[in-house]
Amino acid sequence: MTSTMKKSQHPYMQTANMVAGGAALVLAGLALKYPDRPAFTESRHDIPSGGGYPLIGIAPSIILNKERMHDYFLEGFEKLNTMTNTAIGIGMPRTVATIDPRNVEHILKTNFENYVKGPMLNDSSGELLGHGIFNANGEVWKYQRKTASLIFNVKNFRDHFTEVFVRHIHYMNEHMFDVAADTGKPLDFHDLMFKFTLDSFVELSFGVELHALATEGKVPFASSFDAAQLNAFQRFVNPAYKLTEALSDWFMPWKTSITQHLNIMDSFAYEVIEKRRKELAGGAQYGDLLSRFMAAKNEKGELLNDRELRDVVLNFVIAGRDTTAQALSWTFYSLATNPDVEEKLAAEVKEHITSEVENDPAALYEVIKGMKYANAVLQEVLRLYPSVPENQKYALNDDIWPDGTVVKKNDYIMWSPWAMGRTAKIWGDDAKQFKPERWISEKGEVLRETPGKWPAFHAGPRTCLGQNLATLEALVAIVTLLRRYEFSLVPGQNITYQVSLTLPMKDGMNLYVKHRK
Ligand code: HEM
Repeated sequence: MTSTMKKSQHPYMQTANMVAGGAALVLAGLALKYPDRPAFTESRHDIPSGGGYPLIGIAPSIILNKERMHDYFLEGFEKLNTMTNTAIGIGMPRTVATIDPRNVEHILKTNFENYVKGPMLNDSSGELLGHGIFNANGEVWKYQRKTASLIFNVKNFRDHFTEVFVRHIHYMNEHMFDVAADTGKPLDFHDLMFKFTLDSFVELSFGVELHALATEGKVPFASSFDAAQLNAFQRFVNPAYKLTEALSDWFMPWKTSITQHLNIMDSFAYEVIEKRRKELAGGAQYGDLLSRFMAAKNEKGELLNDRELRDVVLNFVIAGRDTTAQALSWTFYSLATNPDVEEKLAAEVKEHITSEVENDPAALYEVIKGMKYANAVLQEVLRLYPSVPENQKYALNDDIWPDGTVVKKNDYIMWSPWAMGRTAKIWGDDAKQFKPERWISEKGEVLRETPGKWPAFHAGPRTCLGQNLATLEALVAIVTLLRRYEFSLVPGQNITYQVSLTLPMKDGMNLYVKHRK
């Protein structure tokens, strides 16, 4: 070979170099044109933005902050000193986010028709939620809302639900709390609350005795449920989820795949439905949630098939189990870290809850409604620890929000109950402090806030159907447990949230229990 031949490149290499050079030039050009956002996306300089990287937008920040997402959103508003901002990342849609109560009320109530559950929710959680109420829009949503609302009446609350809650609490007292108090061994309160709300909810909604409280460790159905929900949230922040999930299945075949988790949950739901069909065929009569849906007609005027009933069962378990269990866990965390509040609440409990009241569900139901400090404590917990910490909808048409922000058709819009509860702009300089007193008026009445300012239970036509049920369940648990026990945190724990669709504690919460004197 001559030296000239050695130096000159193979023709293919020359072409490859030219292509690479051209691509680099195009990329550099695109990066100049799109310095803070993905290529070919619109600039929205009319709305404050924390910026982003050329061609990838905010994707890296989202990935870096995915374990502390709620605080990351709060910091975004605080850094920009604004209540509305916007961001976009590669593989993620344009999102306009707000914590302005006027905007939130506008989205959820005033212009409700314009904001729907969008394709992104369906993509990330369609397998889990199916066409259930959380995922549905229009007529599919309407018939489910109407059917479910039939069970939330005063008679059910007073005569049935309260009794179910008290019975399960008494079971926990006898088998868990008394044992922990007598032996001095700590217990995982968070795990216990999930079992309490699960057992109570499946009993009062589907007539099933699951015995989660009597089961050592986690019930398989519940583990799969947690995994599927976590996965659904992770899909929100991981545009490449199809690839990463496939790789995980491929390289870690020993790990339970999301399909396996879904199968476990489906089996649970189908068993519940089959059991009920058999009971009904044998002449049994029920007036609970499941029987209402079995007698209902869907949006096409037909009775629901098993797949639709499966969606009902799973959506309602999410609604009825997690949110309330989390609210209870954060309540006992807040009490353990604010002894003065606990003392005040315990005094109110002592004044109102006698053994006679506790053992008479109708009386307990009435007494709890009048316990002002207990109600204020729960509202304060949900201000700082909203069970649905972030929420999102999809704009069907252009709109202008009360603060002047222009929202465009196909934009995703987001509001953050977590950030709203912690911003001084809404709650004043002590926003981050736990102070139930802020909910008590000068006349000693419990203050109610507009749902735009305190959207813990959503607002407008899609307001939480279970608000009264959840409030009752949480207060029954709080007052009956505080009446008997004193709780304290096992030292050395880092109690924090796990980023998910709701607000679970990342590593649970171990508490010591003492009999209250
Ligand atoms: C502390 C406890 C609870 C909190 C903080 C809470 C909060 C919420 C929130 C924020 C939403 C709106 C979610 C969305 O964007 O779709 C919602 C919806 C809903 N909640 Fe609750 N919830 C709680 C407990 C319950 C319970 C115990 C039930 C029992 C049935 C329930 C039933 C529902 C239903 C059916 C919806 C969907 C309403 C609709 O889309 O029309 N929730 N809840």
